Amino acid sequence: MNKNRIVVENLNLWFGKNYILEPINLEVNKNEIVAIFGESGCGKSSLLRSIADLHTVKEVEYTTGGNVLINGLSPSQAKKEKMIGMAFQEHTLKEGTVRDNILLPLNIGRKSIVDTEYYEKLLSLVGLAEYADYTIDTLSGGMKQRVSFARALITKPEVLLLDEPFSALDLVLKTRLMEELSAILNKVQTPTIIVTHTIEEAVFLADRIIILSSKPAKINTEIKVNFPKPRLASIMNSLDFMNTVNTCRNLILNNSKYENL
Ligand SMILES: Nc1ncnc2c1ncn2[C@@H]1O[C@H](COP(=O)(O)OP(=O)(O)OP(=O)(O)O)[C@@H](O)[C@H]1O
Repeated sequence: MNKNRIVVENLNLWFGKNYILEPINLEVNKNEIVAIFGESGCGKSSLLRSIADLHTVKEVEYTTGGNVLINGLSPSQAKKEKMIGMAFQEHTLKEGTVRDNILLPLNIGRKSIVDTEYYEKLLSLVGLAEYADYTIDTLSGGMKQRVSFARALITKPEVLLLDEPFSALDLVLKTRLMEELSAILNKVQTPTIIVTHTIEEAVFLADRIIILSSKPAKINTEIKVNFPKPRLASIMNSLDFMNTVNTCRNLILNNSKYENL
């Protein structure tokens, strides 16, 4: 019953006395892509990190309440089972080659058989077919981001969490990857949460766009996006697409804590 589903129930979070997340309730089902929008510092990455069980004891003492279930499992169990694919903005790549980094999630645990064909497909999808043997320190920021992206998909995860996955990419590559991501996700039907600051990215990829309030974050508004999937870049020229982008922009600005926008 809980297969391919992210369930967030009354999740709240403090870092010390800093109240970050008001109780958040969210469900992302099979084949659903949810984009999260909100002002800088409102708590988007913290929400994603809570879902991915990425808060560590090294951080300021944190307190969390509520519940997160990934296919019916707690985030730490789901992480152990390699159910979660993640690409976060800070890359967190290790020393070594592009290949080492992409294959890293496969090195331990049950999903240890490398599907060479899938690996090579991913590598060329992210435009790094020629760079498998390059070491990470020789790559540009955008190339590192693409390595993170391929690494997130290598385990064929059951849920996908992406934190600004396209922010360092040029327009052509970003458009190509967005189209490819839309096609891949439509095929594998992995429930996905994407944090982004770019409205066009959210409207292009998402079935629902959630706008968070400023900190402490709570869900302010939700917008449904009904374009058929998989989506092609040409939809960005349509009047419907532009109208949806404008609706989102106005909602975001109206929800902003800043005056005179
Ligand atoms: N490890 C941490 N320890 C203490 N406070 C933290 C930690 N991580 C984030 N915070 C605080 O939590 C709040 C939310 O940060 P978060 O990174 O989740 O925001 P965000 O919405 O993702 O921002 P941006 O859009 O700028 O990336 C900020 O006030 C930040 O200072």
